[in-house]
Amino acid sequence: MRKPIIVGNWKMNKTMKETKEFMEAVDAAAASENATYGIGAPYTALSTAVAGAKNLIVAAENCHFEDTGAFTGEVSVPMLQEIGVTHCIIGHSERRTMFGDTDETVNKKAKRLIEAGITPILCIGETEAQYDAGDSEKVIRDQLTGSLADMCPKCVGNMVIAYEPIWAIGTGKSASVEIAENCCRIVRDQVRVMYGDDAAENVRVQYGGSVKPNNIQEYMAQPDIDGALIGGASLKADSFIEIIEKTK
Ligand SMILES: O=C(CO)COP(=O)(O)O
Repeated sequence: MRKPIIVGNWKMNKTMKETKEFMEAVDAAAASENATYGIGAPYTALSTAVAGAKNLIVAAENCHFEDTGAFTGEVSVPMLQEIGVTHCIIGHSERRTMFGDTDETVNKKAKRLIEAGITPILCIGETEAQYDAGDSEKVIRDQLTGSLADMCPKCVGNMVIAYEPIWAIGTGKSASVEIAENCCRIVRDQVRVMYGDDAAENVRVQYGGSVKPNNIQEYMAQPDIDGALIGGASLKADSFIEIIEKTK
């Protein structure tokens, strides 16, 4: 049985002060045997988030795959390990489109994180043009083929994969439950094709894109959706608490 995992992705939001306030308001509500709740925070807020998290898990939003070196502005996996984060979002579409992340670099990041015992939350998803052209399935399978190349089946089974159609991110235009379920099922099937039944049954697949308190339950009721990656609705304590209470 896969344990659901619901994670807020704060993106470039929240100072340390705001992070402390959020943790004080939300962490107690996240105590649950049945599901895992967490937040992805900017690098500067991670220590504060970890300090305030008794129940929430804390994710970084990116990492570099090299441990040290001349990579101005980057943060390595050992640096994240030292802070105590347990998860790290990689390959978010905003990083792929604005900061040059590719399936190849995302694959290197995933491998380095797993080696360090940090769970990758790998994001994939098609653009609106690809969706309109009927290419969603091909894009999903191709991104996974590259991003999950040459890994061990057990490692992939322990990962989280977030299917986030780009046309649904921050638009308020969430994917229908049918589309979200179908694409998350394709994600699981591609894991099966690449790494077999155990990996496919264990990997947790999230849907992301305009998830809100009023639609979270219908997504979570789908057999292949094991969680959500939530942007806007994770920023306010009361809306994130509402999401937690509706999925406990
Ligand atoms: O990008 C997202 C999560 O990673 C989704 O963002 P929204 O929930 O704001 O659409």
